[in-house]
Amino acid sequence: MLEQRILQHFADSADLKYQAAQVLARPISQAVQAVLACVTSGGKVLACGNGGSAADAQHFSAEFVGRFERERPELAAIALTTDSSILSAVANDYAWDRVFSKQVRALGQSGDVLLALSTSGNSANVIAAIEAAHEREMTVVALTGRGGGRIGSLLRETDVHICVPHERTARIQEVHILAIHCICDGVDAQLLGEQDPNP
Ligand SMILES: O=C(CO)[C@@H](O)[C@H](O)[C@H](O)[C@H](O)COP(=O)(O)O
Ligand SMILES: [Zn+2]
Repeated sequence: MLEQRILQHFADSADLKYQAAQVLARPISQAVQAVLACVTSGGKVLACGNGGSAADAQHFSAEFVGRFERERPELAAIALTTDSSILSAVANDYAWDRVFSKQVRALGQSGDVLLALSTSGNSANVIAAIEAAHEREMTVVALTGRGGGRIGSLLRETDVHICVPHERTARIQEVHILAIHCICDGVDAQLLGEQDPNP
């Protein structure tokens, strides 16, 4: 019974990944170009999301600042989910909705990228961060699901939308982390050449 449930999770996740590859290859490659143009011209990536997506934002930043699979120069990325003093002060003094947008206004500059993660596309603090990024003339790379929610209708033509075609949060998150690894690999391939790190 329990093993059957586990088998079903693996099967559903694998099916979605096969299906989503067709839809997402283009926006993921657009995300690679956007992020590469940003970091090679002195810009930085700010990343945000809630819960599992906060972990994804940090996972992405760790691979940019540290490394993904190959040695390369450090790339500028900051997760906006980690400074508990900023998060608690802004949530306490203003509202939880503003914990990311105030950091985007403080740190964001024209040419930077906001990596915005929300499986529903409806988290108010991520929406406010996107609005702040637009004010700062940043490009937004949004990772969403469930049709994109409110974030889908907020994005501009110059932004990138990686919208996982699924309704379930866990499945969407599993594709988000795959997309993040594809972005890291794509940036490395553009910077270092296409050699396979694990031949
Ligand atoms: O990881 C999970 C569920 O798999 C949760 O922590 C989940 O991320 C949280 O409920 C988030 O608050 C959901 O926000 P969002 O993806 O809709 O923006
Ligand atoms: Zn989760």
